[in-house]
Amino acid sequence: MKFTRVCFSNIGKMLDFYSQFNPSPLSIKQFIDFGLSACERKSFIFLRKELPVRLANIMKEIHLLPENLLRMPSVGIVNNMYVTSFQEIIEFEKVEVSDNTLDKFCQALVKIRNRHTDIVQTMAQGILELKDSHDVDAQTENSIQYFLDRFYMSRISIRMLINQHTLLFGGVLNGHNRHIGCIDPHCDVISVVKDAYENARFLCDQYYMASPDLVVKQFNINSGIKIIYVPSHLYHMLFELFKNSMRAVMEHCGVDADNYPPLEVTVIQGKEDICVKMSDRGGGIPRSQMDYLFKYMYSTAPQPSKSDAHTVPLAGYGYGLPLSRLYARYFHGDLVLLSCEGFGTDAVVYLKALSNEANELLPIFNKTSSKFYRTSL
Ligand SMILES: O=C(O)CCCOc1c(F)cc(-c2c(C(=O)NCc3ccc(C(=O)O)cc3)noc2-c2cc(Cl)c(O)cc2O)cc1F
Repeated sequence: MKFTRVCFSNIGKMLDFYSQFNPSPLSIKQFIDFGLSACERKSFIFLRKELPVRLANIMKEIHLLPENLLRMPSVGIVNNMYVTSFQEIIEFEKVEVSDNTLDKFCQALVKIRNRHTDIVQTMAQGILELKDSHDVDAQTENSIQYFLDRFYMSRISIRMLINQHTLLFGGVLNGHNRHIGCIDPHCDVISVVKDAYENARFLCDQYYMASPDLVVKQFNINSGIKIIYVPSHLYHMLFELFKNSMRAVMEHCGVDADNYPPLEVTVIQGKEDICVKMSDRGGGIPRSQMDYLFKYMYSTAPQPSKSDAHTVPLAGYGYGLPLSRLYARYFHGDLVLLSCEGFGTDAVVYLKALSNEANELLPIFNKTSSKFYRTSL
């Protein structure tokens, strides 16, 4: 038992040490510039400090969560995963840089990424365990909402750093030779829109035996609107929004309607922003219900079991929209909904047009964030 105590107090000291540093946000331009020069040693030197800093910052917040939530089995599993991953990374803190070290580091990153694959579901399970065992008052719900936005944003940022390093140096081909890691320097926005639409339409056809058409328009530029961005992030947001719009239109118009009002997507090239506006005639949702769409507590539905996944394919774990907004905000964009009850809903994804302005938005553990938990306990 003595060994465990010593080991635990050592982790506590290391957490205190690394959490005193603020995470260092990188811009898409910095990711690209670094990726073009592609020096594995420099990346290793940066990540063996930055990853523990980002892990420690969010782990300190996990420990500030309401006791009731912290005690939930699934939250304990999440915390242990972070402790294990933190320990594995700080092993590289002082090792001398050799080819062998670099290989071992890449392997460690892949192991950590795999360990954390299902964290969103595991955390959602923890929320369900809390809802099933305790009454959750408004203050606790607020601190959970605040925490999960920061926790999932932190996770997006850590996976971005790991993916860039393993794709650039891990010997794994990313399947797109012109991409820099997971970033496409010439991401064609309308191609991603059409990709997301076709895949959402496939699910819609499966369940409703029909689906609304798509009308795409673009403004302010005749050639294709391009952005330096992470296509998988843009796809994730658009796929979610298409699923929601299709569900609203099919439910509003009824499955036996002759035809369905098409979804209209407008892509606009601005000086500062690139906007993707998705408009549907799905009957809209009352203002009073809008906030619930982004609430983790209200959208934590029991996970669709694999067997009946084909029954309600457009419904996910309920986290689709809050997570999509985090992806938009991650590089200083946003995702905004404007619904008119009785008519339909517009969803706008704002993206930074300039890569040097597309900076990571990272949660920072400090007195302000800690105070939030204490006052809202
Ligand atoms: O992750 C998941 O499982 C998907 C979780 C999400 O599931 C939803 C979903 F796809 C679509 C809607 C919905 C409705 C609706 O449903 N209107 C009918 C009603 C009328 C009254 C009231 C009320 O009075 O409470 C509620 C709904 N109207 O517009 C939207 C709508 C919502 C979003 Cl985010 C969007 O991007 C596009 C849309 O057209 C609501 C969802 F919630």
